[in-house]
Amino acid sequence: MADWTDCLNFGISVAKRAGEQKEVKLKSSPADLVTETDQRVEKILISAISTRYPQHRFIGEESVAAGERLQLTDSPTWIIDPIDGTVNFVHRFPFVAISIAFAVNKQTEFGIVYSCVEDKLFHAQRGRGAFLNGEPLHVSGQEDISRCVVVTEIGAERDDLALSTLTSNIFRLLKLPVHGVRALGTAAVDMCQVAMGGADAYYHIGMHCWDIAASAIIVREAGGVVTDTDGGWFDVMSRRVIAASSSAVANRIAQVIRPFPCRRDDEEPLQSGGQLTADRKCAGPLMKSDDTNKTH
Ligand SMILES: O=P(O)(O)O[C@H]1[C@H](O)[C@@H](O)[C@H](O)[C@@H](O)[C@@H]1O
Ligand SMILES: [Mg+2]
Ligand SMILES: [Mg+2]
Repeated sequence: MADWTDCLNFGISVAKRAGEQKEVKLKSSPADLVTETDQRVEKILISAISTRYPQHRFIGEESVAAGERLQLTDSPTWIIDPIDGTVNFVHRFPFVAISIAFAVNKQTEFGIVYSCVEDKLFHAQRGRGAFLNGEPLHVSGQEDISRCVVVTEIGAERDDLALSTLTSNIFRLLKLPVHGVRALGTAAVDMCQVAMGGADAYYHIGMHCWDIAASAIIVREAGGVVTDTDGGWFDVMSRRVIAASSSAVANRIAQVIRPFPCRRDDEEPLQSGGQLTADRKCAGPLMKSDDTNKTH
């Protein structure tokens, strides 16, 4: 088995360096400001990593937003979210992370999530455990859904189907009941909460590979379970994820939540007026036929 520890250590050092980027250029609107910062951090990361590993490939949120093709091949690939929690960043809500995963042959070898404001560095390497600031991490191991804190995200979708599915899924979980439902505004940190036992599960439909790839391996290496939202095999490109403290909790959440249509990350972007757009919104094929059988 190849040893990617050198890449992991380099990834950790660039994530910490990029997280020190404090200077914020004032622009005309919060959206401009944050876009500039996101792009700057992604450039810092990709330029440092590609100088050291010129053969490696990248999937970066901002590069994809700028029109770059999103394609996960067998080549060593860094999957980067330069700022996970952009809305938090704008509003100074204190959960903002840099998320970096590294995949070879489409398998994640390691993940790094640097929660910058908290100064918490989560990392995990396949088969070698998960760590927070160097200390081993473990999920809670909780198996009883009625004793769980469950994390999800509100996400960016605002169409009626997405919103009604999202709210009814929260309703269903609260009625089970669970102890609580939380949303921190960054999927990467949400999932790291599961890895460290602060929460017992996370689920969402609609996040992108750069939001969840790093934290998925961190949860698994902390002893947790990562599945599709139907309880099946997790595919990092599918935008559907449950991360849980145990199979029992993952399966229970899969039974309860209803899915809604979501374009895969590796699907060709929509055509708009004859031009490719970077639009990867949740819209498209109808729900699966068994959706109506989900528990209320
Ligand atoms: O901040 P970004 O990287 O755009 O990712 C966030 C996503 O856009 C939001 O919709 C979610 O609610 C956050 O949890 C993501 O992490
Ligand atoms: Mg993100
Ligand atoms: Mg981002």
